[in-house]
Amino acid sequence: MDTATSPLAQLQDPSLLKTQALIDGHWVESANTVPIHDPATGRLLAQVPRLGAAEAETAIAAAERAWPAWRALTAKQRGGVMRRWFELLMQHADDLARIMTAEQGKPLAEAKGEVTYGASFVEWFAEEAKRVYGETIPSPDPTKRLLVLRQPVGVCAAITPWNFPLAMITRKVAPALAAGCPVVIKPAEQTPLTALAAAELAQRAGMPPGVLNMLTSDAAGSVDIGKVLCASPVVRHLSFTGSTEVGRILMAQSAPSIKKLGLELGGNAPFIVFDDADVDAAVEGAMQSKYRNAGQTCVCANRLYVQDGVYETFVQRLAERVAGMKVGSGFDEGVQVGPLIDDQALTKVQRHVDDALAKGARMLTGGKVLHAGSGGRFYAPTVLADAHAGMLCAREETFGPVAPVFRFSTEDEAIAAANATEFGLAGYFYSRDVGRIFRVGEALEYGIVGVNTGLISNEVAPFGGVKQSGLGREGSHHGIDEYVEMKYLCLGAIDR
Ligand SMILES: NC(=O)c1ccc[n+]([C@@H]2O[C@H](COP(=O)([O-])OP(=O)(O)OC[C@H]3O[C@@H](n4cnc5c(N)ncnc54)[C@H](O)[C@@H]3O)[C@@H](O)[C@H]2O)c1
Ligand SMILES: O=C[C@H](O)CS(=O)(=O)O
Repeated sequence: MDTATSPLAQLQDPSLLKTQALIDGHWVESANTVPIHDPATGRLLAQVPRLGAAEAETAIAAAERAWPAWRALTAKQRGGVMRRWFELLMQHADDLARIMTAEQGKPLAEAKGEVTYGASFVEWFAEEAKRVYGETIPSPDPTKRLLVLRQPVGVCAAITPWNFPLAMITRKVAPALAAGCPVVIKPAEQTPLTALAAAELAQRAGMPPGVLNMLTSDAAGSVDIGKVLCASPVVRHLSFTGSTEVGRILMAQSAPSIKKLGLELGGNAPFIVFDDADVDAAVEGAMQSKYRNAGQTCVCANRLYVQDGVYETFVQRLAERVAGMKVGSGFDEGVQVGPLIDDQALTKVQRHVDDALAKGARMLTGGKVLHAGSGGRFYAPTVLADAHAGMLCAREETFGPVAPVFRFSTEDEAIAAANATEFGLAGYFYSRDVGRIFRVGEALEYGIVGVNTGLISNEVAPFGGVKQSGLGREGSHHGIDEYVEMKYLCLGAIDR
């Protein structure tokens, strides 16, 4: 690594650049390592341990040993450790954002926003820890008293994606810790540095050894680690965020051990603009939803449906705004769209654009690789008009800065098109007709629906999908339910 020019050479606290894994409170090296590259330049940033099945077993055993003491703490005591972790995440937000932009590529301002978003789950569940209430139930038998206890489920595992290197971890780990569960985390092979820095801050906050474990590896090692996490009867809950394809694999691997699952999977979000919409607001919302993180979010608008009466106005205004977006390194002033994560992502985006054009789409702006030779994977923000259902971009999650715009005539046609997918994570629509807002909001088959907004994510609302976009909800007061078990206590012989 060329330390002089590395973006990580400017950390305020260089000790946050951790290049070891964390098991049982110890930082762990390994003979084999995984190179971490900057997607904007292709340059090597750091190396992290390539761990596998053996280390996964060690981490599970450490978590199991740590569980009794962690669950024995009061909710307030656990919440206190989490509150200190939240405060340290916010105190070191600039360094965490710099590490995130270096390894994931998103613009620094977006990375800073993700740190705040990710830390908000720690803050939220530090408080929710104190609200895991039980129940007393009026007994039909006067000699009995009926109670319901809610207790921590046990050792939890988390496997997370590269596109939100901090928030996808804290959205799982915070409720687990709050409920009294120790965790074993396997971050994405592309973006472990942000995760390891967060783990270091958890250590500084007083997280006891074995309560939070972080395993790093490459793609093949992740498969081996996943098999151990899925198969272990000690792991009572597995939470995964990533592609639906991998979600299916983990679900099948977990079946023999009958463990609770949290799955936050792929999406294919429709973004519908009706004739009665505020078109400028809809353009702004499309910009926010489509091009955030260079289009690499699970809730990005993937298919834009615009009603006949405003179609040309919308596509022209959107294309004009998109053409003015600045593309480049996330560290460069004013950059709005950073690099895609890897060459495979770039190839998929170009394939979707080429397929759409070959099938009759009209290119309004973009549609090409930028800064070729820079070592980065930059793609021009793109708007395609005249898209139709026969195109790949209608069926697959593009996961890049490409907006295909479909035309529709009636409300029923828009709803049918929007729901014609196996996915059901997020959907959006713009209308100022209150009756339509209720009709369409209720008819869309998605876990999350944004109405007159393109930004829907926060720590207080339940986040999750239906159909093949996943199982369960993260965030909100529902988020902790995943990590507790209900126990029915039947007390007899009260009359003796
Ligand atoms: N629903 C959500 O909240 C959400 C959030 C972010 C990303 N995603 C989805 O994730 C996808 C992009 O992220 P990605 O490319 O990192 O997804 P991915 O599924 O390829 O990888 C996600 C994680 O799973 C691990 N993994 C991959 N194969 C595995 C296996 N066989 N066993 C164990 N672990 C395995 C990876 O190492 C990584 O840590 C998109 O489909 C996106 O929609 C969904
Ligand atoms: O990519 C998936 C994330 O969940 C997106 S968000 O930041 O939560 O909106």
